[in-house]
Amino acid sequence: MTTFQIEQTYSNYINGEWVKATSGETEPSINPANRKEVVGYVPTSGVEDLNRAVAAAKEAAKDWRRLSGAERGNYLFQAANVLERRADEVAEAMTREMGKTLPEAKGETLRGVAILRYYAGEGMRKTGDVIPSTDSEALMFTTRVPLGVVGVIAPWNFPVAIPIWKTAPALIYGNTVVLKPAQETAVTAAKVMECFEEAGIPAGVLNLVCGRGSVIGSALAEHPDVGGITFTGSNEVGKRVGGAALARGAKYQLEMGGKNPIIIAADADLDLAVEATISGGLKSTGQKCTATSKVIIERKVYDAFKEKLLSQIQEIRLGDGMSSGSWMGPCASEGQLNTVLSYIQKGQDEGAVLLAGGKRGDGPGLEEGFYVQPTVFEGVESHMSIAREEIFGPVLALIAVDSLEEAIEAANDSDYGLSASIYTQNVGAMLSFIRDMDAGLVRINAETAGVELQAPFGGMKMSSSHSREQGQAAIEFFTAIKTVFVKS
Ligand SMILES: NC(=O)c1ccc[n+]([C@@H]2O[C@H](COP(=O)([O-])OP(=O)(O)OC[C@H]3O[C@@H](n4cnc5c(N)ncnc54)[C@H](O)[C@@H]3O)[C@@H](O)[C@H]2O)c1
Ligand SMILES: O=CCCC(=O)C(=O)O
Repeated sequence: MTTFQIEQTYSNYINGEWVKATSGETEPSINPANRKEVVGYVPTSGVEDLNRAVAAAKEAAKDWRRLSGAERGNYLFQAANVLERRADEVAEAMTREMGKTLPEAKGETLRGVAILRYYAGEGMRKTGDVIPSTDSEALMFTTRVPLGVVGVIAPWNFPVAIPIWKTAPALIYGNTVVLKPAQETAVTAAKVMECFEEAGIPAGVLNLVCGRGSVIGSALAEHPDVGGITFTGSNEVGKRVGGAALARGAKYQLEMGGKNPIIIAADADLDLAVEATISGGLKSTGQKCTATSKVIIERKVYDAFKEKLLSQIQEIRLGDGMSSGSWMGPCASEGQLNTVLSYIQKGQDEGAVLLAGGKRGDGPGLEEGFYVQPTVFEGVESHMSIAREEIFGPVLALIAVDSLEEAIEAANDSDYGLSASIYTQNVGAMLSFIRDMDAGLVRINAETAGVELQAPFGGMKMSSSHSREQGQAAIEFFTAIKTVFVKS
């Protein structure tokens, strides 16, 4: 039985205390499945609130960095235990705030628990190497030092996993953190912060400031006392964040958009390929950076694949993510719904052929939500907007090709390079795909979505600033290497 209460008012978490925005202003976080429901009221903070959080983090950094990795890790283990205990409540907040189904939200929350435990363990692992000096009487080794205060700017689509996969490594490697969540999922962020508070994280080590990205996010990116900025979000915003950090010589990490292809080879298991296309492209209402959007099919199996795909898509049930009968929830906001509908219109205007969906979701129980039908186009040309631009919604573009070489060429015909899949039984085709596909995550006989916390994750081309998150790759961003030479 969940204890989640709607319409509560939430605060910022600064220096170990829950405090309202200086202005006292709040704004409602709306349930995308029912626009009449206010999930909670969240602070609309100002720069003065952000500055207070950075000052608290800077002060706390002095002692936090002096703890051992194991000591810092104990706080993360505790936070994981609290989050696990409160997983149902946090998952419900997520579903109500951004619409993904409750099972997906619960899975993501438990993924956050696993990430916390992974990085808690990192506190006991080596962080440097002994390197032989040419001076036989000297000792030379490397060590790593934290960046100081790290700014975390997170999107709304994975409101638990992404803030945690940034915050946990930042903390374990000795940094303190100011988290700026997406305003659309600020209630969920506050619930996660409550778990850290209950775990006893020292005051100032981890801070939460809620507000508009153009105010709080930009101030965080520009703040002279913030040593590193880790951003996940759109390319438009990422460029601004990276530019602001670069201008003041701060370290920055940007993970951004995707336009992810799946290739269906002539020898693919079509039932599995259809399942992966639907799951990868439409789960979370297509609102994953790794979501499938281009479906590239060898012509020999095009008609058979298309028939299976359309038949399965007809079975998809739209509905409130809190309802066990719903397979696909609403778009996360009215703005997101309008963006998706505008791309669907653009696809038709540019000559693509609409095979399924294409309209706002309607019917009993959908009236007050931001629903869109799962949508499939065919006859999609590489110059079309729906083939080139990130839609971030449940829209699939079918493209027919005559060979594997043509398929990989079509898959690479993109400014993005985040995730890509191929369905084939042919080892040679697999190896060619692994070698020639320009994407940070390439998956064989698996959907394009599905990031594992222990492996490096990040994009190529315009999808990333080319560092990697997660796994042991995270240490490269959240620390600086010092080479030490010692002579008696
Ligand atoms: N590559 C990845 O790992 C990954 C993961 C999830 C989402 N994404 C991308 O994120 C996008 C969807 O998320 P979104 O709509 O929250 O993105 P967004 O860029 O609109 O917002 C991301 C974050 O930036 C903040 N922000 C907004 N304007 C800002 C500014 N001027 N300065 C600083 N911060 C600002 C927002 O408040 C939010 O917290 C999609 O493009 C998706 O592909 C990428
Ligand atoms: O939205 C980007 C993150 C994708 C992800 O975590 C997944 O595919 O599992």
